[in-house]
Formats: sequence, structure tokens, C-alpha cells
Amino acid sequence: MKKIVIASRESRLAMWQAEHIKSRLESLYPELEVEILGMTTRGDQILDKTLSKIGGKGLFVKELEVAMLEGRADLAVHSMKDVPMALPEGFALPVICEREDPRDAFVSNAYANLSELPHGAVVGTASLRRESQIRAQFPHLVIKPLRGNVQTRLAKLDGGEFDAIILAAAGLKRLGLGERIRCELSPSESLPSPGQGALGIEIRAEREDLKVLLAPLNDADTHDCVLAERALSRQLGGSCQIPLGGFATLSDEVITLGGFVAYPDGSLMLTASASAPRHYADALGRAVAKKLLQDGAADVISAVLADS
Ligand SMILES: NCc1[nH]cc(CCC(=O)O)c1CC(=O)O
Repeated sequence: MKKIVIASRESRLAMWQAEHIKSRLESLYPELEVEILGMTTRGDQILDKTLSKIGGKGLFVKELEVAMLEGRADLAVHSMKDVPMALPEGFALPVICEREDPRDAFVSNAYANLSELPHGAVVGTASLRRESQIRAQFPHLVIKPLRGNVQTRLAKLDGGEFDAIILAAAGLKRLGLGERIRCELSPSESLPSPGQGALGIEIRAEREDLKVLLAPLNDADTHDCVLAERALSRQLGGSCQIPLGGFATLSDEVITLGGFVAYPDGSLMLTASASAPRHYADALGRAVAKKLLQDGAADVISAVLADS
């Protein structure tokens, strides 16, 4: 292979991610020419509704997949948390790169952390996962929807619409905006989204040539943890229309996975966790989902979906 084309959304974060993979490929293969094809997706165009109401994660990846099908691009780089749990037929995710900070970040100009926020303070997030966890722990705060790319969200905070906002630490750090983080939320305060902080590379499943070329970019530890997180999410219906979190860590070849589902208002929160040897990552994800289902997750999920 002489040349590779990376399809990317045009937001600054997506472009940073594509550039990152481009430079990693260029240093692995000095002879290889790598080009980035920028494109706008439906998810980028629709900013006035919450993501869950307009069709979810797939909106950010569809156009990139069409470019691969039409031969205009070889691969797409995704934030793993934006990738639907079931890929369309004919696509594969052979590579998951080493994870950046997986935590959520508290960003505010006036307050240092969530517990400093006074009664009635307005926190911006469009994520039902973040909303449910904040409302469960801080029922005196007001959650208002916040969409748009990272810079847009920061501009809305700076414009005074919110007292604080919650963003993924990884996105801020990648964009060189790490100094905006007032504090990072621990997984017990805000359990991350499945795949948060990890980049994945999507290709057409038949591209064996690319699988070989890309293999060195895979990080086995992140890969197995994200596999467990995504198996959990998939088993529970895998959409961003429900408040759901899943986060796995690896230690001594054993993966520990925690997960939750909740009502958006935080009034009911089901949590479960389990550990297994890393080889059983996928089964571990399904086992934690099963525990949640035994505790009534199916009822929570159908109530939330009926309400939305
Ligand atoms: N949903 C948008 C999105 N997708 C990935 C990231 C951040 C980086 C990551 O998690 O890999 C963000 C921004 C955010 O949630 O604040």
C-alpha cells in the first residue's frame, strides 16, 4: 500500500484524532502517504435537539462508512464512545488504541467541583448518563441540555448560560484545553461511558491488508477493557437514549467491570460489577448486564424509552 485515506468528521476533536492516527502511521511507515478526507455528518448538523432524540450515535459515523464503501476512504477514526454497539454488516473495528483519561471532567469558571455548586446552580450536559448520576448525588442542582462540539460547549459556559458543564476529560486534553478542567470526576462519582477516552479504527471487514498494516496501533489492554464495556452496553440495548455507564479496568490480567442503568432523574440507580480473566472480556460484559437485568434493568430501560 502506498497511500491511505482517513475519513474524518470536521470538528476540531475529530480532526485531532485523525491527525493523531495519521502521524502514528507515518512514523511506523515512512514511505506511506496518509491523507485526511474531512466530511460533515448529520450528527454535526443537528444541534438543537439532544442526541438521543435524533437517532443516536449512528449519526456521527454513517457518512464515514459510505465514504469507505464507495472507496473514497480506507478507514475512519472514532471516539469509541460514539460508535454504535452493533456495526453495520461488512464493517470491522480491528484496532482500539491506548486509552486517554477515561473520566468525566467538571468545568466551571466560578466553582471548583460539583459539591461547591449552590442550590439551583445550572449544570450543562446532554448526556443522560451524566445527568442521572449528578441528579442522584446532587438533587439541588438544575441540569440543562448542552450540545455542540467541545469549543461550542465551552463558549456557552463562558457566555454565562451555565454555572458548570461536564465534558469528557479526554476531549479537552486532546485539544490542549486540559487547563479548563477544574476537577476530574472519579468513576464512583461519574461512571464513564463504554469506550470513553479510547480511539477506535473502523474499516471494511474484507480489508485484510489494512488489518495487518494497522495492527501495531492496537493496545491490547484498552482493547479488552473496551470489549467488556461494549458487551455490557450491547446486552442492554446499547443506545444513548438510556442513562447507562460501563467502565472496566485491568490489573494482573483480570478485568473488573462496573456498570449502571438509571432513571434520568437519578431516583433509581441499578449498579453491578464483576471480575474475570481478560480472555473472558466479552462474557464479563454480558454477565454484568445479566446482573443488572436480574435487578430490574429491563423495566428501567423500557420506562425511560417510553418517556422519551
Ligand atoms: N459525545 C461527543 C464526544 N465524543 C467523544 C468525546 C470525548 C473524547 C472521548 O471520550 O474519547 C466527546 C466529547 C464529550 O463527551 O465531552
